[in-house]
Amino acid sequence: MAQQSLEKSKIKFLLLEGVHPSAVETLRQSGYENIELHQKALPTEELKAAIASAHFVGIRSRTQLTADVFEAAQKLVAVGCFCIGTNQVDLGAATERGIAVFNAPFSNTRSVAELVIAEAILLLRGVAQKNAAAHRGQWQKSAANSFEIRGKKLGIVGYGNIGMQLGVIAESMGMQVLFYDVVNKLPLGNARQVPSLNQLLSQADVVSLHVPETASTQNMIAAEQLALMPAGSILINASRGTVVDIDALATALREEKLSGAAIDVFPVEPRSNDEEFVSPLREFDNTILTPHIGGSTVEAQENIGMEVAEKLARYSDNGTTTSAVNMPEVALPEHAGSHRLLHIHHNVPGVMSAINTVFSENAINVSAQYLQTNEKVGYVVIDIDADYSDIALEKLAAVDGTIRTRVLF
Ligand SMILES: NC(=O)C1=CN([C@@H]2O[C@H](COP(=O)(O)OP(=O)(O)OC[C@H]3O[C@@H](n4cnc5c(N)ncnc54)[C@H](O)[C@@H]3O)[C@@H](O)[C@H]2O)C=CC1
Ligand SMILES: O=C(O)CCC(=O)C(=O)O
Repeated sequence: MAQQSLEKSKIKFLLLEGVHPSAVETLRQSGYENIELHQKALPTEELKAAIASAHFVGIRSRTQLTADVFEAAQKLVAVGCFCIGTNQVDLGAATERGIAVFNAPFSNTRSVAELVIAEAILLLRGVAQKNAAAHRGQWQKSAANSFEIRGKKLGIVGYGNIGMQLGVIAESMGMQVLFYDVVNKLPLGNARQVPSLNQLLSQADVVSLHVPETASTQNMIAAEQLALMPAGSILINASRGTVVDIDALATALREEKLSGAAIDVFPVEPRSNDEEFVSPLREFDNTILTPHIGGSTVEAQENIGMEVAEKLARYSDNGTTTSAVNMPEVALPEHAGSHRLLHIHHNVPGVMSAINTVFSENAINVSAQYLQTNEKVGYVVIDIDADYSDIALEKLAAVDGTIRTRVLF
């Protein structure tokens, strides 16, 4: 596909799921006014209709961007995930179409870590069930099964940005921190990496999950893993709903194997605040259930809005892909005075040679060229004289292995 440069007023941004107004403000400051805003995720057919004319789409965790949706999005250049997780996007399908996907890798990290600490304190004190009882008129003043977090063992599964931040806060409150990760990580403070998930589960008083949604994390906490946890321990999941087998967790709570749980993410989540939340966990007073709000603070949402909108605007303005999750990363200078060709291709032998032949055979002077590749895709950016950009765009689109070409001026 070859795309001509468009005036900013013709470039359409479709922003869904109530992304923070800071995103709109940032886009406007960059000169983009054609912004369609929706407060909710759209049902599939409405999404397809709205995305058909969009060049950029902004989503949070609810909108599923499948291959089928991308098929309806013929003008789409990039996706902005106004969150950390990108599992809601079919990244393979996006890459095959040369659609860049951006996210905000740490703007809500602190918000998640703070929520988890709060939940660990509340659950160790039995506040969830005492609160529920008080709402029913019952007075449960007792110190039985009510503990400080000081001195307790926190087991963190997934020691990435959130896991590490959580570990630091937990230690400052006197907890002992253990973590399990598939990658060897530098432990912060006195945290200690353990070699297996089973070892972590069998030692921790509180287990908190901070892994991404992948094939390897699917139901990573099921009946077998819950059985390893010490009697009276606590499970917290603010990662993704697919990581915990919810029925197995319900059984462990019913059998009083665990003394409580805090769950922010669910295998199936309501599409909007108008839909009923259905879960087998609703019956348990000792379980804190939150509507996927780990990253939902004013601070996080404002920062995410600015960060992701800025990435989309920069990609639109000059082709910079810094921190794209599915494209080679190229940080580009401005290109005043020249036209800029962007070429996304399959990373196979011969493509660069064919691209360079386009310029040598047509006697087109190249003023700058930038190239980055990953294992699947190559991204080459070429600045040339304005007079030649039409012919170069046409020839580049015909190079074998081309996924997409675009010209910016
Ligand atoms: N509840 C909410 O609102 C939010 C949820 N999240 C979720 O939290 C997840 C984690 O976020 P970050 O810490 O920023 O991600 P990150 O990418 O910095 O860290 C993830 C860690 O998990 C590890 N990991 C991956 N697969 C694993 C496995 N099978 N076993 C053990 N460790 C494994 C990785 O090596 C990495 O260290 C996100 O992917 C997202 O799904 C993020 C923000 C808000
Ligand atoms: O706030 C949201 O919409 C989603 C937060 C989240 O799960 C993430 O950042 O991965």
